[in-house]
Amino acid sequence: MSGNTDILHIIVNPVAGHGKASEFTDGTIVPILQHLSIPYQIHTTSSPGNAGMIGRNIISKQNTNVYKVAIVGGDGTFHEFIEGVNELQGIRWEVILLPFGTANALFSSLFPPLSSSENSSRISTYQSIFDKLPTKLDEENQYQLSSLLSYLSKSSPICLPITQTVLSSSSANANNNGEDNGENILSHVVLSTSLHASILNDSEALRSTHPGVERFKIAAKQNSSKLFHANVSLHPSNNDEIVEQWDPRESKWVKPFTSINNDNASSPKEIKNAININGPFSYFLSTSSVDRLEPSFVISPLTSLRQKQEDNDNQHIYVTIIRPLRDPLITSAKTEDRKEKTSNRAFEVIGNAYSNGNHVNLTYPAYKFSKNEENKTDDEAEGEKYSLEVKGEGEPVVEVYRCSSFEWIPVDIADNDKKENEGLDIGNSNLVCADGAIHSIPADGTARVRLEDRKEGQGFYVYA
Ligand SMILES: Nc1ncnc2c1ncn2[C@@H]1O[C@H](COP(=O)(O)OP(=O)(O)OP(=O)(O)O)[C@@H](O)[C@H]1O
Repeated sequence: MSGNTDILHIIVNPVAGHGKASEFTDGTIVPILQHLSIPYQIHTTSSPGNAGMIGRNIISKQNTNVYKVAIVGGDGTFHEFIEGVNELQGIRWEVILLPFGTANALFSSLFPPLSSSENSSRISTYQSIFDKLPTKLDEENQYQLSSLLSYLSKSSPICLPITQTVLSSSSANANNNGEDNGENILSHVVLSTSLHASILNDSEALRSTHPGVERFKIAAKQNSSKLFHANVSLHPSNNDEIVEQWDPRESKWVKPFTSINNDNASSPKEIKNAININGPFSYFLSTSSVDRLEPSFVISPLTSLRQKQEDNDNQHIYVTIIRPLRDPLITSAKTEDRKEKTSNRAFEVIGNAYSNGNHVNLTYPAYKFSKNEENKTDDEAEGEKYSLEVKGEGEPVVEVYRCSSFEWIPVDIADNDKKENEGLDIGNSNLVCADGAIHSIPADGTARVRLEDRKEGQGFYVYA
């Protein structure tokens, strides 16, 4: 093997996002690198999955353990790159992100959009680099270059946790070495089930009839009143730790308080300090890297890779859950009204993610409702009675946990209390979304999700 170990490999996905990655690479990135005499090589992806192949080829041509790679594309391009090279041991990938996909969840989490004045003050850090460039960059270009600028200014890149998910049938739980058999999935952005996974699944089916973004709205409407039946167990990293829950009223991580269920029946292996959470769920999403899935949709506001770096914090999986049958508005609704109320509530709560992640601050009214309350008043009075508060005295609507691994076990509806489900449809709780791709848990199977173990200094690091 030979080659310049300092070479920057630029992986360009020409079809990601609005198809502008090649133009930006040639017109902006290349002149900067040439001006600063940084050696580079451009690799353009030719088909789905090709980014991983490019990664493997890079290794075969260079004699080093540290590789510098720029991804000009979206989360999907980086995901495919990770899938392609993740099994290769002993390598450190230092990655520059150039946000040329559609959602750019990881980039926008590392570089949340700022106001114009905030942006100017942040960019001023890099003024000396801009001064050296052949052409003047506009504000948007400067923002898109944030990760490259971090690299050029010799910052230390941040470790990116990778999540491993095994989808196994009950008969294939573990092989002789105690390892999971089954489909093995990697993700670096999101691992979800329930509403989020169903929206992605159904929107794909709608692509031919509704090519624009409206297909996501249609798919959301189709799934927002569904119940997803599963049992979940969340696990801490070791016996000395506990799973924690975010309490918005105290603004701190505390012992779990909305899921008091110590019967270990739903957890196949009895794990010390595991927390069991029984469904049904409407929303279930986990991430260990992003606070947002697109620039303004801050669905997991407590997740921060930058914070972890500063606090020397252990890596966690952050889990965001909505269980509609905890909601007095829904449990007290007449059967014929439940669908509409459940759907409206889901949009109301999840919609608050667009207000800088305010959904995690919503609380139920503190008044204790009885499930079969008969003295219904008119709609207006009822609306007021059940209206949500922000950091009020009641329990949080959205349950946010942090753990080290978890299991999602779909449950047959026949095993559940049918009365509670009355008026609501049953969703497909076997669907799993990993970084946007949909997978299915085999019948009677389980999804086991955990953070990948990594030797210090190896794996994926991103410039932030
Ligand atoms: N030359 C190519 N032709 C067709 N598809 C390609 C090619 N190169 C890569 N792809 C596919 O393009 C897909 C989309 O890329 P990517 O996910 O980066 O962009 P996006 O979906 O627009 O953004 P995001 O994931 O941030 O929402 C990738 O999943 C990959 O499979």
